[in-house]
Amino acid sequence: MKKVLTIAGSDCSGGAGIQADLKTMTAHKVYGMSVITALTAQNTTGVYGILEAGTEFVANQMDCVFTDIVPDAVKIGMVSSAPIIETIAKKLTEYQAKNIVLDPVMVSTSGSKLLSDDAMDALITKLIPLADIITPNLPEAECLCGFSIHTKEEMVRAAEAIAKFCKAAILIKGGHLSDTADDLLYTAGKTHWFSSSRVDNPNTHGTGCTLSSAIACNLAMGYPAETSVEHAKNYITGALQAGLDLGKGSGPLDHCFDL
Ligand SMILES: Nc1ncnc2c1ncn2[C@@H]1O[C@H](COP(=O)(O)OP(=O)(O)O)[C@@H](O)[C@H]1O
Ligand SMILES: Cc1ncc(COP(=O)(O)OP(=O)(O)O)c(N)n1
Repeated sequence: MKKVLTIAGSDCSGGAGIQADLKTMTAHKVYGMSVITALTAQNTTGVYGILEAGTEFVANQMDCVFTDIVPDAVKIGMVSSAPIIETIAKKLTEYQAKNIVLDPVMVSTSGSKLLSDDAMDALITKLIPLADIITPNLPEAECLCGFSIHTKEEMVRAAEAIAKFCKAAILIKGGHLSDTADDLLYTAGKTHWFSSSRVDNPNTHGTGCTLSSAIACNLAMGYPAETSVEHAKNYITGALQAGLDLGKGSGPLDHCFDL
């Protein structure tokens, strides 16, 4: 069985973060493991509290995983602060982790900050260089490239700008576009679109977490980056189309729609 590790924050309501990642891994029939960077108190209506893990405890969790059940791929989500980022980067380098998918989580869709202001520099200089694929949504891509993005042409320009300091493949997610849900994969100067019409479902809590985990699962199974993104896009579309409707706000996906 392939093994996949998520390094991310916990979402007690089960729709995003560690919980979404582990459900996605189970749905892909891989063995899921977790290193928790922070506990969040959140639900479908918003984020109401964040309790960061200490850096020593993050390092302790990483040692426990990598010295025992070595992951075939790693997904990184909410990393919270510069010291946690530095700890994760040090351990990933020490253990020569492979197939790293970095979802540069900055702000939840409900508007809460999940990355401290002073952590952006550490994210760019310490974590991005270790990643094989990064998966920013439109607001995150805007932070990385420094200009606003409204169209598919601007998504391409943003990928070109980010590629100047990022060697990894860049997947700019189009979930925040108004009429389509087209994602752009930019690798070594080549563009590849993964297009779908928008699923008419307001319950999109955790779509980014789920997509990046699904990509990590596919990389662990040995698929190349482009095929991994294609499979993950099909999975997220299916999980949205299943039409689960839970909670009072933007609810979670049906991660196990295909089981
Ligand atoms: N309404 C929708 N219909 C179809 N696909 C969607 C929809 N909303 C998001 N997606 C897809 O979900 C994935 C996550 O995208 P996005 O929502 O932009 O990320 P994030 O959760 O990080 O903001 C992308 O593949 C995107 O195209
Ligand atoms: C613990 C935790 N991590 C990440 C997120 C953000 O999830 P994401 O899938 O990027 O998008 P939204 O759920 O905010 O639409 C989170 N909320 N919590």
